[in-house]
Amino acid sequence: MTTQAIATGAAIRFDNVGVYYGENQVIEDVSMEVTEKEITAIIGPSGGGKSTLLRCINRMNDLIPSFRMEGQVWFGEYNLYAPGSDPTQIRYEIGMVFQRPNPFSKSIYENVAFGPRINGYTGSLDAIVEDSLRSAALWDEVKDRLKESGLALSGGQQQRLCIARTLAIQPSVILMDEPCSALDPIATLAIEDLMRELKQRYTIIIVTHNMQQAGRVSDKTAFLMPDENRVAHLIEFDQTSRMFTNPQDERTEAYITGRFG
Ligand SMILES: Nc1ncnc2c1ncn2[C@@H]1O[C@H](COP(=O)(O)OP(=O)(O)OP(=O)(O)O)[C@@H](O)[C@H]1O
Repeated sequence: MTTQAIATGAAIRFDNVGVYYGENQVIEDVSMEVTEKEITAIIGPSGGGKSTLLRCINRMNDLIPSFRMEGQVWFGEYNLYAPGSDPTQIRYEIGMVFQRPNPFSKSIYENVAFGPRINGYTGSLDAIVEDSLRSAALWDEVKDRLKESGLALSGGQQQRLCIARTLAIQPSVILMDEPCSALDPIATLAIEDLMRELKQRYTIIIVTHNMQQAGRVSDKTAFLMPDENRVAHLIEFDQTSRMFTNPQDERTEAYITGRFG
């Protein structure tokens, strides 16, 4: 796979995706299309397959031996599961931010420079570090302390550092798995502001337990729900404004009005 081949379109498309862990099917027949430069939220009850679906996109589930996927996931014109496609390369194109901020035990500068450095980036590291920190709305807070440990920052700052680290590898898609669940409300709002800013340049897919958050930041929402056999289905996928005001499925309505989950 060449970067060029996959750079032709950043939108993600799921075609009839099913997921198994060993004998257990956990997701059945998900088809949906994520639009470029929008924020797409994945919501649903606990155990409903949200993280699993997200991790299908950057092939993180491949690290789990019992994982098996049927169907296809497309990144633009590129089939992410085509024989010979390289998960490492995919993760440069499709970055990920995790639930708990997880900076390396290195300086703020080195946290951001790490990815470009190991990726053989030939431009100016200083410039990409500054640019990534600015894009993550952290530069002004850390520009005078770049040599300090990333672990010395507050939780919200650490999460923005992790976002800067992701931006430094120059992805076009950013996956966020509950990025605010370890943060206080003010740090959460700062990340949400940042997401709105970033969507001008990146396609963002966020898993969130927090429906208010999905309502505040996302353009479209996917609602996943497990059936009585604990197999998750895509119940509804729509513009967030429409889903939250006029859901088409009664299970969506029950969930967003807090009647279960
Ligand atoms: N590594 C794994 N091995 C086996 N089963 C797994 C594994 N990871 C997740 N599962 C199962 O897959 C199903 C979906 O889990 P997943 O974590 O994707 O749901 P989720 O909606 O993200 O949940 P939560 O909101 O609680 O984080 C669950 O039944 C879970 O037990």
